[in-house]
Amino acid sequence: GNPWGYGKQDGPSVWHKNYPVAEGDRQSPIDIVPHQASHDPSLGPIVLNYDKCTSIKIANNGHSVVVEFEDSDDRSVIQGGPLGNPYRLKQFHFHWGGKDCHGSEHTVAGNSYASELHLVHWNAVKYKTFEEAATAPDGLAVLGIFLETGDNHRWLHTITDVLYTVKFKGSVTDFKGFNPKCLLPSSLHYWTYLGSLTTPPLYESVTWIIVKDPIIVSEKQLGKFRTLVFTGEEEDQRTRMENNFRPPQPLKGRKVRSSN
Ligand SMILES: C[C@H](CNC(=O)c1ccc(S(N)(=O)=O)cc1)Cn1ccc2ccccc21
Ligand SMILES: [Zn+2]
Repeated sequence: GNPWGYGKQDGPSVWHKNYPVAEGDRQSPIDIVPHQASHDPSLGPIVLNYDKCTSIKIANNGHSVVVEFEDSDDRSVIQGGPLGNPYRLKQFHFHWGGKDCHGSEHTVAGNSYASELHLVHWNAVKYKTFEEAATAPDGLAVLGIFLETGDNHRWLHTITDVLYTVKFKGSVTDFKGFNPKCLLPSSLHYWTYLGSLTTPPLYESVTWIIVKDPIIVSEKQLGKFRTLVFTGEEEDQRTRMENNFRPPQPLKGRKVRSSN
């Protein structure tokens, strides 16, 4: 069976039983309160070098839909901002809500967005593998982008058009040549803080960089994410994949910094 999920029996409120770090001092997501964030003029801009980026495949891992990248060299990296060196793009995935309720993980002054995109990078300068970096306090950097409903997003269809091929947990499809730069808002002003993976094993290894401006996607495009299911093709009950988000966690004295 599932070691963890988002249901009543296996959801975020019971994760601490198998993953005690769930009650740790640098857990994610958090509620970001803009006026309490400290503006740090030393925080430079985020720089994304995704031009030679190479997506390989898209998969349903039973928790989200994930686009994986070739990460055997530094062809797609994020640097600058709070980061001491370049971090290599490994994958991106989404978290979203049900039909009318919101589904972002981070919230802003208590408000949540319809969905949140996570671009996951790892510190290949200091660590040999993603798995090793995932357990180190400076191992990962995740760029978070909020999704708000409104007009159609002109590039998101590249992903939503293939979601039917990864409906079930464990399904994988070739997905080459997608550059996620097309999913970013024009301004990359951000908040940053030290946190964790938002799903088990909840390792406290993430430098979070949350972009302030959301991208706009249509309700129709978002609805296609909800045609995915948490369950495998062989399982009898089909549980629609939605509300796959962890609620905000205690700040525990952490500082949130803001770029200009
Ligand atoms: C961490 C890794 C599985 N999890 C993730 O890669 C991951 C990435 C990003 C997020 S988020 N939503 O915060 O952006 C969450 C999870 C596998 N893995 C590697 C070693 C390892 C050991 C035990 C269990 C799983 C293990
Ligand atoms: Zn995530």
